[in-house]
Amino acid sequence: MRLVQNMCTIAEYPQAGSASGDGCSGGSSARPRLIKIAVVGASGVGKTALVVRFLTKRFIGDYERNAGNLYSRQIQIDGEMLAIQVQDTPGIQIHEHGLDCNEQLNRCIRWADAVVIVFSITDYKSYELLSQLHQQIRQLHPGNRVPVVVVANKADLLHIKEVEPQNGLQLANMLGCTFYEVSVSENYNDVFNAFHVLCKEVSKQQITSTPEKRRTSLIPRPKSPNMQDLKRRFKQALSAKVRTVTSV
Ligand SMILES: Nc1nc2c(ncn2[C@@H]2O[C@H](COP(=O)(O)OP(=O)(O)OP(=O)(O)O)[C@@H](O)[C@H]2O)c(=O)[nH]1
Repeated sequence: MRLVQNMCTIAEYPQAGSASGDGCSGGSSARPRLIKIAVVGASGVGKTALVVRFLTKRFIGDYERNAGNLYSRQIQIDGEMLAIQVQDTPGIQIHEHGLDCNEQLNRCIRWADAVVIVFSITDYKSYELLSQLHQQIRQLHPGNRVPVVVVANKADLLHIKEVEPQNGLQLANMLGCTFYEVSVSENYNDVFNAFHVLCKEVSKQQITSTPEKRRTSLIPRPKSPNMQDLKRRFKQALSAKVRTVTSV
């Protein structure tokens, strides 16, 4: 794991393909493709724990309230090394009038290629935020279906659950999102799978929308010249010239 920058400097982080190095390109001269993921959700649902678990495999119980850190890691997916950036975002405050999405959060969502929405099964209010957050993501990415994964965290705390995992699954399905129920504290594999699936989806989207692919799909291939037609036109041109010469 490497802490890259805090949120206000996202734009300064070198993009894949840029000349300057970030020191984590795994020894290969070609820069790996970059995938940017934002992790959003209510306060205390385990966003930081989730991100740190994914990046380090470790569960660390206590964090300061998060101001929004950007982390990076490289992972191999289908044989290709990818540079993953994960933006941990400050917990969303829930107000009576609804969602309070500040500009910082909106900037993170706009920046991202994919989003993880986290809620806790021990906190009904965090579950209620799901639809609003999903709507916000769609609004900030008009015309572009950024992949979204819904993560129901704290599955180890079933005795104090306020949300049935089944409800989370149903809602995620309705919104067209992949759903994972995880316990960040107890299970690394589920956490890894959630990020892995998301990275795969983004990767697929990026590959199918590379400039080369777009160009080849937009510009029709030139037809090979029709030799018969060329000969005919050449003959026509010649005979016209002969006619002109003989008439002089
Ligand atoms: N039992 C249990 N506790 C968890 C789990 N994941 C996180 N926690 C705890 O939940 C608390 C909040 O975790 P954070 O990762 O700080 O939550 P956050 O969403 O980043 O919170 P904000 O920074 O306020 O937005 C911490 O005490 C974690 O130890 C889990 O899977 N099970």
